[in-house]
Amino acid sequence: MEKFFFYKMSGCGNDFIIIDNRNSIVPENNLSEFARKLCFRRMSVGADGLVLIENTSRADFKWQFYNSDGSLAEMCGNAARCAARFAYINKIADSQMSFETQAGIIFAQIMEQENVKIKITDPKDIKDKDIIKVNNSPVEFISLNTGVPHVVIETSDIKAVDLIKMGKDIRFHEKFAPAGTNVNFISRKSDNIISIRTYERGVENETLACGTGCVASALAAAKEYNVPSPIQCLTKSGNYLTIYYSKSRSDNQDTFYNVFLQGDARIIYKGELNKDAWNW
Ligand SMILES: N[C@@H](CCC[C@H](N)C(=O)O)C(=O)O
Repeated sequence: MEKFFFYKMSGCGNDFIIIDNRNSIVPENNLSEFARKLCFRRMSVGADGLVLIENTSRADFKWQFYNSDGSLAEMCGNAARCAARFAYINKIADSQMSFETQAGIIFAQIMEQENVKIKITDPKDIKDKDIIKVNNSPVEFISLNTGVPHVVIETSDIKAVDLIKMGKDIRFHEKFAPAGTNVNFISRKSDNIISIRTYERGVENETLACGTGCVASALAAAKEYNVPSPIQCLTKSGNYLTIYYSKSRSDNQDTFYNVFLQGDARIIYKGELNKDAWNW
């Protein structure tokens, strides 16, 4: 099959190509290279990631999520909302659905207009504040996994951060090898609003939003300052994501559960892919 349809979607400015591959219409075996070529801006469609929808007996559908560098990632919060809306519009699932990711089963609910609310897998590897040396300066951070690994660093002036340099230095820091990590800088704007900027693993750049990064940052604020649920994250795109959570504490350990991420899942366009889009 030389031509097939795809959707270009955006979750809070994090943009994705979504293909219904349940009938294996993608005519390539090297899906990592296929993803990298399709996501390459100006040479092809261009996106932060590619979602391939597949069949499974464990949920309404399964997905493979590829970052724009072609790496597979266990989860992607913004793409998860987009995949849920794609599945609903294309009658792959009802307005309440579940789908299988490498991080586990995600539950999703289509809300009013283009809003989608997802229940993410329980956060794990939640560590207390730690310090690493970056360019001989101490950087204090909290690390946790919200489907993919994240570090959260608080700063007084988020606009002043050299995000690409600091992001790269921390993303590849030996402390987080070999998987690496996503890097989030946050500033508290009010009691329950945080501003966030993210250097994203696998995009290897700052993105306009990172859903799992907003969840990680909100839970870090909840852990450090007891910020009550729900927490609003103001992303680089200027749009907000809302995080809902429940928290319990035992043996000096915080446990988060019933963690939800809500935000937009916009359809930019439905397109038809020619082989030139990836065969270059
Ligand atoms: N932007 C995503 C995160 C996607 C995965 C990340 N790039 C990684 O490889 O860890 C989100 O919205 O969560």
